[in-house]
This record gives sequence, C-alpha cells and structure tokens, in this order.
Amino acid sequence: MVFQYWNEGWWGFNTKPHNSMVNGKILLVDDNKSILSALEILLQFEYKEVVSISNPNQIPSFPQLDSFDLVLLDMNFSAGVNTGNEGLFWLREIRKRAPHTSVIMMTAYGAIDLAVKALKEGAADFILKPWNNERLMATVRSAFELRRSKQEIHDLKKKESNLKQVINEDKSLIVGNSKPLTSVLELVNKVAKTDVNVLITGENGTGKELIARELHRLSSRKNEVFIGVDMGSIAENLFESELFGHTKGSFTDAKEDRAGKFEAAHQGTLFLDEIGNLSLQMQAKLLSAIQNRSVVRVGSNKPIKVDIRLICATNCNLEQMVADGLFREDLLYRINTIHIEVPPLREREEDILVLAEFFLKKFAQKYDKQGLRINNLAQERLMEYPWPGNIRELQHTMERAVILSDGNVLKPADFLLHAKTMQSFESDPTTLDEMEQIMISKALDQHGGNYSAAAEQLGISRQTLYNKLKKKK
Ligand SMILES: Nc1ncnc2c1ncn2[C@@H]1O[C@H](COP(=O)(O)OP(=O)(O)OP(=O)(O)O)[C@@H](O)[C@H]1O
Repeated sequence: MVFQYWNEGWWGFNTKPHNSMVNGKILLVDDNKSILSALEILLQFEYKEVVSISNPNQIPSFPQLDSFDLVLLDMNFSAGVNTGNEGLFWLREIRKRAPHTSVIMMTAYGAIDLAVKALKEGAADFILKPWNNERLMATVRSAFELRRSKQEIHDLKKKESNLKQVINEDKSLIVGNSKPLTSVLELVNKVAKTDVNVLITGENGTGKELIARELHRLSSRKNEVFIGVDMGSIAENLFESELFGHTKGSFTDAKEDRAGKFEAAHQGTLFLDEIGNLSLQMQAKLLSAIQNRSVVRVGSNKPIKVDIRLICATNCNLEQMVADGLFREDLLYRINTIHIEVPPLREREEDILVLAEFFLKKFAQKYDKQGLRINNLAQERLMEYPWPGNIRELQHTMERAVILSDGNVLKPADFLLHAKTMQSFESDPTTLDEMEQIMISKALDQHGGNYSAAAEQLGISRQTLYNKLKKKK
C-alpha cells in the first residue's frame, strides 16, 4: 500500500527510498492532516522516528523537543490567515526551547518573502508547497546534516568545559618567575582582552601552547572553546578539509557533511600550531578565511561566517621563510599583529629549579612517592645543562627520575642529561640514531625550521620527519 502511494505519486511522488535508515527524529507540525500523513509516509522510509502534531499550541509542552533533529513547520495555522506570523512565532519558540534543532519552514508558492524572513530568524531552510519529493528529501537531508554538525560542535564544547573544570583553569598553569618569562606574561596580560591575532614563536617545548591557552583563559572568550590544531601532524591533502570542513561526497572519504576546525572554534579561540608547515596554496586559503571572517567547506561554494580569535605558533623563522618565498608576506602581517617570543629555558635560568621542583611535586604525587628532594649537586647539574628540548625535556627528565628513584634523595645519576652540542655530534656520532638527529637538525636549520622543505631535502615525507621529531622529544 505504501509503495503504491510512493510510486504512483501524490504530489508527484517518485522518490526512491534511501538505501539505509537514518537514526534521526523528525517532528512535523501542520494543521492539514493529509499533508501530515503524506510527509510521514515519505520520511518514514529514511528516518527512524517521525512524529506529527496538527496543533502548534502543543509545541511548548512537547516532551524533549530538543531531542528532535528536525522540525518541519507550517507557516500558517488559522483558517484564512496567510501572513506567516504564526509560523514565525512558533519558529522563534522552537529556537528558544531547542536551539540545536534545525527547523524547515513549509510555505506556499508566492510567499518567498516570508521564507526569507524565516531564514533571517534562524530557519535552516524552507520548502514550497506543493513540494517536489526529491527536492524535499534533499532539503531535509542537508538540514539533518547541519543539525548533526551543530550537535558535534556542541558536544566538543561540552567536553572542553568539562575538561576545564577538571584542570581548574581558574588559575594560571604557567610556572616560573624569571625576568624574560615575566615580560612575556605582561604582554600576554595586555593583549588577552583584545581580539587581535597573535603569533607565538620559540623553540620546541618552550611552552608556546601553554601561552596560547593563557591568552584564551584571560580573554572574554574564556567560556567558549579553545581548539588547537597541530598543522605538522595533518597530511597535506587533508589540510583544507580539517580546517574548513567538507560536504558529503566532495572526496572519496567524505561520507558526510563535516564542520572544520574553524567552525568548531566559532566564538572561541583557534590555535594553529606549527603554522610554518602550511603549503603556499593553503596559506592563500587561510588568508582569505581570515580576511573574510568566513570559511567555505570543500565541495561547497557557500561561505559560512565564523567569529574566532586566531593564535598561531611556530618554531620557524617566518621572516626568513618570506625572504625565501616559502611564506606569504601578507599572511605573516595578518597573523602577527602581536608577536610573542617565548625564550628558551637556557635563557631563563632562574626558572630551571622552580620548574624542576614543580614537576617533582607533580610526579611524586602521580607515582605516590612523596617526600622526594633534589640534592645540591644534582641541582647544579640541572642548572648547567643547556636543555635543548626546553621545558618538555625537563618535564620528561623529572618524570623519569621520579619513577626510577630508590631513596628519597635525587642525585645527579638519577637524571638522564644527554644533550650533545652539534660539534661533539659532528666529531663522533656513535649510533645511527645520532647520525639521523644530526641530519634532521641540519636540514631544519638550513630551511629555517620548515618541515616540508627539510623533509624534501632528506628524501622522506613530511609526515615521516614529523614522526621522527616527535619520537625524539
Ligand atoms: N612555564 C611552564 N610551566 C609549567 N609547565 C610548562 C611551562 N612551559 C611549558 N610547560 C609544559 O611543557 C610542555 C611543553 O609545552 P608546550 O607544548 O606548550 O610547548 P610548545 O612550545 O608548544 O612545544 P612545540 O613547539 O613542540 O609544540 C607541556 O607539557 C607544558 O605543559
């Protein structure tokens, strides 16, 4: 019976059922019972739960309105009235009570102005009556996807805020009181409240990401998300979709519409780490997103407005990269309205022991080894050491020492301090690993820290180089 309905058409039904049932919930609101039944039949082929009501006054008391992915809402309910005001009223009510639910308005031909009004009020789309089935299903599908990505972003934000509570972000996580660090923190305090783009530079492990998080924590966006993207770890062909999102079918693995990191960071802070690794083509796209304050998903041509605070970080010398034609000058000027240089640990010696004590306490607690202390000789060694891997290396060194310690006193032998200067490496590399490190360091030095160029010179992929560097850390 239902198939007959489908194939022979009422309102011109000729849509083939979608091949898989979607786990979605749709609410239909229309005072015309025939329309409700026709829609129910059509949508039940594809969506697991389709509920209909003929009186919109039921909406406020409707149980779990926000559990619906979509509402299809008529514009007019009272006989003889076709102003659309009722529909707009109920649209606002639904948006208030279930802000993540997508609403599609159903309106008569000739009432385009009403549909436009509804879009301005936040409707996801509109359908003209009588409808064409294929077009209706396409409209429903894309509104459904929109709801799903909104939900994803909402879930992300929730996770972030839970995380925040866990790590108690009410206080700064930055340890140290050396002059160079204090100057950095003064600058952070000054610019945090503004929305200007910030570029953070410094060697690996100096705390660039921590500074970015501090900027977010002290900003008016602190209750919104902080989304970090490690550009070094994303495969070149996925950059665009990761940052800007994609539409279903835009490439082989694009099984569904997906929001990118820019959209996910809407109203919050977007942190792009290792920015020196962007190809020139991606730099152009990033520049256009920053200038237009909007992104276009791969496979779409519709710009989506985004409101983000952008923070970028790199250990590359971007000015040198500009001179070498590897980085766009106009992009550099866009991202570095304020430039924060995080000094290496060897240039803030006063912080070494403070940080060592901080990590000692943290790991002693974690591994249940309270009462540990560092003896004087070991303290001297820690102070003398150049810390090429900066605070990350100090953190790992302390963790290892705590795990392996036998007594309560940590002595020099408990710390694995094995930095070699380039000269000593060059005179006698004793292992293949050391040889590899020398070649990687040299290639990175020659290319101002640019991974892509260094990887090309070494004859390995950027991803392989990145993995080797992470392993080294
Ligand atoms: N001042 C600090 N106080 C406490 N912990 C710190 C400090 N600076 C850095 N850390 C810790 O050191 C580690 C490395 O810091 P972070 O990841 O911010 O460095 P980074 O410069 O962004 O590194 P990379 O360049 O490799 O991405 C992190 O675990 C961070 O929490």
